[in-house]
Amino acid sequence: MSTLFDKLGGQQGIEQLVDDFYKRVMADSTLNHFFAHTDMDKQRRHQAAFFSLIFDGPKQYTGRQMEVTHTGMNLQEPHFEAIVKHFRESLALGGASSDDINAAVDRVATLKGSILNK
Ligand code: HEM
Repeated sequence: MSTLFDKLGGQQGIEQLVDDFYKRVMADSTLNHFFAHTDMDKQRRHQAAFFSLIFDGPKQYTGRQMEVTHTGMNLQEPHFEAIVKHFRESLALGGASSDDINAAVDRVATLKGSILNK
């Protein structure tokens, strides 16, 4: 059985997904200010490794835990919804099926409690 990581195009697919996703995030004025002091090359690397982890690809993530890295940002539901919208659009652009999009969004949604109100 192929993993969600494989279905989304493996390492290359995930890297393209992350590139497109952060283009959308950085064009969104409700979100981009959070990243004003973030090294975006490192962010893209860490996000690609994190997606690989949560989509059952290689376990290569060396960044911080979700609770820790989002502490002090006071992220709220609308921020999370905006992220999910961009994520869905990037997945669709990459040609993912609606089943795979929903499966990927479900995995991300399990992290909500670890990310919001920290
Ligand atoms: C709710 C909206 C979100 C906002 C505004 C947000 C914002 C940020 C920011 C600004 C950073 C960089 C922190 C720094 O520069 O040190 C970061 C790190 C990170 N975020 Fe988020 N985030 C959100 C949701 C998410 C979600 C849903 C995920 C997972 C799918 C996620 C995964 C990560 C990862 C993997 C890192 C890197 C941690 C590290 O480098 O150690 N974030 N986030």
